Amino acid sequence: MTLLDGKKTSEAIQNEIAAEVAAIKAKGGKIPHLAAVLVGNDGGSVTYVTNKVATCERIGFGSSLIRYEDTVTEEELLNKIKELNEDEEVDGFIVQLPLPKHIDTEKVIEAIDPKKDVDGFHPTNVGRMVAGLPAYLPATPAGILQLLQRYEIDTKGKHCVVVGRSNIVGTPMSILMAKGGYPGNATVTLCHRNTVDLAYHTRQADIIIVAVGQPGLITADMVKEGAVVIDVGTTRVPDASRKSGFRLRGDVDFDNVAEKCSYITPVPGGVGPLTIAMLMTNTLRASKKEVYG
Ligand SMILES: NC(=O)C1=CN([C@@H]2O[C@H](COP(=O)(O)OP(=O)(O)OC[C@H]3O[C@@H](n4cnc5c(N)ncnc54)[C@H](OP(=O)(O)O)[C@@H]3O)[C@@H](O)[C@H]2O)C=CC1
Ligand SMILES: Nc1nc(=O)c2c([nH]1)NC[C@@H]1CN(c3ccc(C(=O)N[C@@H](CCC(=O)O)C(=O)O)cc3)C=[N+]21
Repeated sequence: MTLLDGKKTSEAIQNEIAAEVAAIKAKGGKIPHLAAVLVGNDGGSVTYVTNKVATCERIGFGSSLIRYEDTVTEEELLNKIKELNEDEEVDGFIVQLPLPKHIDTEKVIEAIDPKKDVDGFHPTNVGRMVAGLPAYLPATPAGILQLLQRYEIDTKGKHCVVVGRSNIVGTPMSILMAKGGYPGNATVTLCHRNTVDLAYHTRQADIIIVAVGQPGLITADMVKEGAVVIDVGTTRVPDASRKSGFRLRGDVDFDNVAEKCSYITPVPGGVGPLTIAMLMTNTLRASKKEVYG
């Protein structure tokens, strides 16, 4: 079994970007700038956004963090988005999800200028991705493609079972794996809550990608010998032995599944760091106007 080291792969990508930023700086060009909007104080969201901003600093990007209490109105948020759309200093921005219930998430996403939508969540970017046009790819699926590519994992003709169909991970992942080219050209099955006999499907899989948020959902008996297992799940579970009071758990019963498979991502240190790296890649592409000219 080979561990897919997300931390190392993410660092390699960040180093490549940092070198490009240094070259841009040397030529007196504009430094890429990412803005992040964070609503509320949820521990996970705060950690992820803080990681994103810290990564910007490390690789030489400009960054700004805009924080709101979870009592912020939809109108205030939409006004901020309009401002960020028009701010020439900002190349790309994200609105961290989930948002409080009184805010219409779809409306917020649609308010983002697709040119600055470095999360790749706007319907314009989703549509362009599906159509095979240049687009910002959502960071988590794009990061998984990077992992497969950098570890030279064969995907052509393989059966890929994606578990979970969210707009930000499962659905785009299934589309990208079914596309032509590499990594891609897989035969894809997309499973969700209504799937009858999940284990039947996962047992047929050469590649399993799980994004559900249920610790330990995928057990060893559900995995074929030699399969590639990608675990997107990051759930905080209570752990009194840690200073933080919790630890992160994936959707895969790691210890038992690891013995059976050919490749596996750990949690933490697997897909998560790649998500950050690909957000930086998208921001660099935005500053170079690669997608929309
Ligand atoms: N590492 C990273 O970079 C990232 C990690 N995550 C993590 O990934 C996990 C999933 O998040 P996200 O993609 O936003 O998904 P959501 O929480 O939005 O949705 C979960 C999906 O899982 C499906 N599901 C729930 N229970 C089952 C089950 N028993 N069997 C099969 N399918 C099931 C749901 O089906 P249905 O549609 O039928 O309700 C839904 O499609 C979370 O732990 C999240 O923290 C998310 C994004 C990035
Ligand atoms: N607009 C928006 N864009 C997102 O990309 C987005 C989002 N909203 N909402 C929530 C999910 C989740 N997500 C993660 C990012 C990094 C890690 C990550 O770096 N994880 C580390 C551990 C971090 C820790 O210590 O908690 C790891 O797995 O090694 C995890 C999860 C992005 N998401």
